[in-house]
Amino acid sequence: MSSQSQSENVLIGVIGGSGLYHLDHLTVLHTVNPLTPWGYPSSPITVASLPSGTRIAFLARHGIGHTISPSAVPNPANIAALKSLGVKAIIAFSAVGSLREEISPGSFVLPTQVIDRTKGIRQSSFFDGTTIVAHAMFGDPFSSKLIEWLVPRIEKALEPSSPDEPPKKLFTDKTAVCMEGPQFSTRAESLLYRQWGADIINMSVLPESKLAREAELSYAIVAMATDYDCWRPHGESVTAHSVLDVLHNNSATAKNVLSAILDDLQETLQKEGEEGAEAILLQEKGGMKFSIMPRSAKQDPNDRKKLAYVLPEYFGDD
Ligand SMILES: CSC[C@H]1O[C@H](OP(=O)(O)O)[C@H](O)[C@@H]1O
Ligand SMILES: Nc1ncnc2[nH]cnc12
Repeated sequence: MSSQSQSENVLIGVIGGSGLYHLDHLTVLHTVNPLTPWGYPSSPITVASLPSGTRIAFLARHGIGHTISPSAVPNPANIAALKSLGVKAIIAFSAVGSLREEISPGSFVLPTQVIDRTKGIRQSSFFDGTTIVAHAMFGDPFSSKLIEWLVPRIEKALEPSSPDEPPKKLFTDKTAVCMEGPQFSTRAESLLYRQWGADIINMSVLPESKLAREAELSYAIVAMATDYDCWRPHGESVTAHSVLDVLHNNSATAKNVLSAILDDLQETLQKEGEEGAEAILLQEKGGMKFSIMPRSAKQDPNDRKKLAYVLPEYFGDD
């Protein structure tokens, strides 16, 4: 089975997390719902456009009515579907708990590291259940060049538009913990994660970023701190409603951030996609070449066909 919708040729994918189910400031062109070898994505994908003509593919991670819990998100289908539209880079939004006093609710974070506390029940590789083995590099779980590129642009987008508006902070070089959920952490766990050096916590970034890496897509997560989890001695424990309250106030900021970067990102990705251009933001491209175990007669041809959907570069010529 090969990728079906490359003709969409949308370079930028945006994954919206809790509280971000639509991008209502863009013009919706149409929706697509690709059936991938890993099933359908969480929701139909909206192809939307800026006034400049820059197009993006938007996917609501938990479904448009937030009906899918983090453990049940069809991550392989989500990433495969975005790639099938031609997407090269993904900006993923996520609501996170803060494990640090200075990362106050309302702050933005671009993490560079992650600690995996999911429980092995999520499909974390496109190669799972196939006769083909691959070990993707994951020392830097998010695309470092994309993050470097995003930092000054997001900082600018967060500048207050009037003197009475409180400044919004952006934190970089932080470590996320991805837990299984759906229940929030215990106080003991929250304190332990702080001792491990973690700064923020969510339930969604893995295996999403692992699958983006296997699909050779650039991927960065824009985290929005919504609460202090439950590590503060006299603090309230987080609830889903308190998270959504903060997000309600912050989703306009997230949309402003997107509006501020999308045209520039499109132009940069377009240039890098040209023949012979240096890949900077597209640094993941070609990364699986040294990760997939050599072809053998024992590999099932059907597995190779299935993988061709997401990695036509390596499995498309059979
Ligand atoms: C609604 S509270 C917990 C929920 O929020 C985060 O979702 P997302 O990352 O998609 O914004 C977190 O990961 C949990 O899934
Ligand atoms: N405290 C928290 N723990 C896990 N996921 C979250 N998402 C938002 N806040 C969270």
